[in-house]
Amino acid sequence: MKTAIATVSISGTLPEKLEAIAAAGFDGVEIFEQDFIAHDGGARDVGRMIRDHGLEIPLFQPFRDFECLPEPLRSKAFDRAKRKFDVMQELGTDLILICSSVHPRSLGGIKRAAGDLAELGEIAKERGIRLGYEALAWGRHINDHRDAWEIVRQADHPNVGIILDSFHTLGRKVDRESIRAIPGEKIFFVQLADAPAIDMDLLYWSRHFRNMPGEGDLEVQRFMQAVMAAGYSGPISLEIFNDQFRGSNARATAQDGYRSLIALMDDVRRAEPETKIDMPAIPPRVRAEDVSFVEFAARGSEVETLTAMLRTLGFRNAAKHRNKAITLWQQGDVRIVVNSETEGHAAHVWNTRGLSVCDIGLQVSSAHDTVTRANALGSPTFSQPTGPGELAIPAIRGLGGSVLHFIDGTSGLGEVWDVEFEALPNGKDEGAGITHVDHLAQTMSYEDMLSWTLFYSSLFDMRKSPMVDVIDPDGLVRSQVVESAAGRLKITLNGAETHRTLAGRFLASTFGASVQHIALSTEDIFDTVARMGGLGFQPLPIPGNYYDDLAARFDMPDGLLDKLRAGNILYDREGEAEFFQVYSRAFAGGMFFEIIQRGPGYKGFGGPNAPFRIAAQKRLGPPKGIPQA
Ligand SMILES: O=C(O)c1ccc(O)c(O)c1
Ligand SMILES: [Mg+2]
Repeated sequence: MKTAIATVSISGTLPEKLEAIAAAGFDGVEIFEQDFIAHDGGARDVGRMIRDHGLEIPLFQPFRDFECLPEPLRSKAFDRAKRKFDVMQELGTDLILICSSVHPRSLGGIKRAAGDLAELGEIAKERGIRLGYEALAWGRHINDHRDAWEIVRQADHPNVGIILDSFHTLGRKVDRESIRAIPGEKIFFVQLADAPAIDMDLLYWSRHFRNMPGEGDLEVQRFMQAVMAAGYSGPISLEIFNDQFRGSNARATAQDGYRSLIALMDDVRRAEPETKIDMPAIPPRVRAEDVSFVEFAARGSEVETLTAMLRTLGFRNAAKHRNKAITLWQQGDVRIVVNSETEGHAAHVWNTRGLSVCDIGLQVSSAHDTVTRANALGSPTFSQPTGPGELAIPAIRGLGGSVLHFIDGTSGLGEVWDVEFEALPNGKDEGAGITHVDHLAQTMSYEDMLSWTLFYSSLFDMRKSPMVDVIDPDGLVRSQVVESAAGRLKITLNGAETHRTLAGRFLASTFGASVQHIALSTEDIFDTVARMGGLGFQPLPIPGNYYDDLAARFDMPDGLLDKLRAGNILYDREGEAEFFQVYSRAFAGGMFFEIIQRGPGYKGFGGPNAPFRIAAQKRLGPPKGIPQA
């Protein structure tokens, strides 16, 4: 299977685009004509530059407004095509995309279009060039791949075929199953794009909002199943017009594209096993079961700040590393690792971000399969030297330099706490009743949200929730949940658009740290809050107005409101399912903890409370005790 991506999908100059596309692992690149024209260098040089990157050019595009013109426009269109054939020959590519005409003078008619394509096909044939005809969803006469196929069928020329583009078919809700009836060898090329479900003008939607397969809401997988079932064996290419991608990091966009394409084709192969897809076998999406540990990088007085906070939450210092400056803090199934090493990954993170989460350990069904799948999707293995008696725990580089470790129940990796750590006598005290990690909240720049969602949902068996808006007094934060289908791993992704929001301030003061808060579960929040109070825990103060409003919104049992108010506990309800949450005050660059009690059946995250929580956090001002960046 050959993979490709259109130059239009990536930001930068042509050389920058090619660099990023080659580095991400693609086999080829569709040359979008504008990118070629804007480049200062001839077609021969561009062709050479592309091949020097190890890339092929499976397609040159687009050629517009060709078919069904009256004379003298018709002859002019043929002349224009011949000039483009010259360029293609110098570039070293044999396939041109002709998109259906939007020309106001185009006469239309299947027969006329077929005649024009057959005639141009004959000219192209002499020069070893092939024509691929694509129905634009907004074409003047042709806007449906079934009509485009009828034209190609009637043109009946070996050098004329159809080009399918998932956006035009799915965006217009054309029956994708009709693709199965097209002979595979007449499909000359396939372009893929997803898009979020937004009701808007097709052209505007296509030119600004396309995204990578799996990032949007179109049924790209079903489309591709039909294409493969038709017997298609050519390149699979991404053609993503997206305003955000045009302005973001070229390498990151190309990597997302590659990840989405491999994950998609793996899904297609599983869903349609009788189709032939020539790509190496990879393990299926891995079951992510739980958070195994969260590791902080901390030094000097920060260690005291962090561990003092952990103590007030009921954690005990359960163990220390046998060879390294690393301690383990535990309560229930929650493990917090505090790493003060001056070398290695934690030290590197501390140098750039200060006190922050440097590593997440996930409990998965198979650590080996997770790394294998991640590698196939373009995430490299992470390793650092292990000392005597230390286990090499499988790990990968996530996004933005992050590191994820994987622990499973079968490979002996779960023993790491006994093997590498020495238990400390100080502790089997009772703690505060915290049982496990409910969720991790990652903060990121809004433009990185699609990348992170794709990262989790392509590697793990996780589903994404719709994106919701969270109101900060100084701006909007977008929030989306990725959640394991089986198991209890939940991650909330929060995208900040301005540095004035609480999330944005955290990003700025930590130079892009990721985990901003850790939500911990208890089965009895009132008991937990009482016990934490005894340990010196200071909750985030919630104003009286909030509780007055609760009384108006919900029918509350006697006495509950007073207990909530006394504990600074926030409340929510979905149907009959109740939800309670209490927040710590912020520490370091704006990190905090949250304690949650989920009543049976409550699926949310206390979203309605978020604006009041954020306002309360901002009222307290920046955290004390840690120097601010
Ligand atoms: O938006 C366009 O004009 C355009 C051009 C070429 C394509 O392949 C396409 O899908 C859209
Ligand atoms: Mg297209």
